[in-house]
Amino acid sequence: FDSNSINKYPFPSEQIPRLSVADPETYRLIKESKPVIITDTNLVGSAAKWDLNYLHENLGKGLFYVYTSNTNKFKYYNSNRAEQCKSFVNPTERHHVTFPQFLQMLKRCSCTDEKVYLQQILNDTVGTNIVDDFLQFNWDWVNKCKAAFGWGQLSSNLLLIGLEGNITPVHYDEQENFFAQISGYKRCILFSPDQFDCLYPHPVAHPCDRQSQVDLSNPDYKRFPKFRNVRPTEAIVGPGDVLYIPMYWWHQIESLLSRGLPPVTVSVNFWYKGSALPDKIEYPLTPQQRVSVMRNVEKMLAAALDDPDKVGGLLRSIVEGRYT
Ligand SMILES: CC[C@@H](CC(=O)C(=O)O)C(=O)O
Ligand SMILES: [Zn+2]
Repeated sequence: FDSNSINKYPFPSEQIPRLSVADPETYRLIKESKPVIITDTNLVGSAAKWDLNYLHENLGKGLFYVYTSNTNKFKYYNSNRAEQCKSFVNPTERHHVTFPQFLQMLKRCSCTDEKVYLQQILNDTVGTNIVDDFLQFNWDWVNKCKAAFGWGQLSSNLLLIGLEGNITPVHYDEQENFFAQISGYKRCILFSPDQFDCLYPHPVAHPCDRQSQVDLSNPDYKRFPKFRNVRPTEAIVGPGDVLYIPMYWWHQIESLLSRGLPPVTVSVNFWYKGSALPDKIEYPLTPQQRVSVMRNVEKMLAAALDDPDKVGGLLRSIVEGRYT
């Protein structure tokens, strides 16, 4: 990848450890819900051949969700909520197209400023060769991890094919994630769940729930003063690397320029439901549990007031002059 293309941000960062699948330290970190890049897993080795030609030949006739953006940012939003929220402006457009249509959209990017990002859950519409490749993922290893860490079921594998330069802005997910890089390079900037106060997520009822309001490339320090205190940890993942993104950990993913032809990156993630709540809650709560409590309070108040816009006012009445 072209190291000159790496965006400069106003904060220092640590490096995410890069350890072998054979190193016991790898599993100590996962057990502690800490990010780690795991090498030599061969988790998606059978997908190393997933270039655009092979995918065109074998992905089948199904439809794929492809997002287009006038910038290089692809901020996720819940499309159902977006429809109900009149004031909300979609940051990207979602299209449901065949793979050949996606390839056409990709070609058009070279002569427009538009960027595209295919983000599709692998499903049973794919061709038999893709099914074979999928079955040859290293399920033995990943299932052993699932069992060892008490994770819930695999909820989905998201296929990601994006243009070099695309950015998925900082957000968190409520699932454990083994993020497998197939081709191209991605810079992954992670922030621990205890940095919630620095990252100012949208309200839970907002279409961009779980997404930070802070634009890393242009932070508004007046609205988000605590952003100055962020302390990310980051790494660049390349073909064959697997990054463990623990549940509730914030992450921004940037596809780096590597002058690949065509200039795309390919990844597949493995989203797992989190482990069951412990029988006995230990105190103090973990940062993840604190985020979960805050989410539940926002949801409960939005329902109790029958209007998400009234939640802030009620919380201020509770806190101001009393819990300060
Ligand atoms: C969803 C897109 C993102 C990955 C990610 O956020 C995740 O796997 O949770 C990326 O690779 O651009
Ligand atoms: Zn994510």
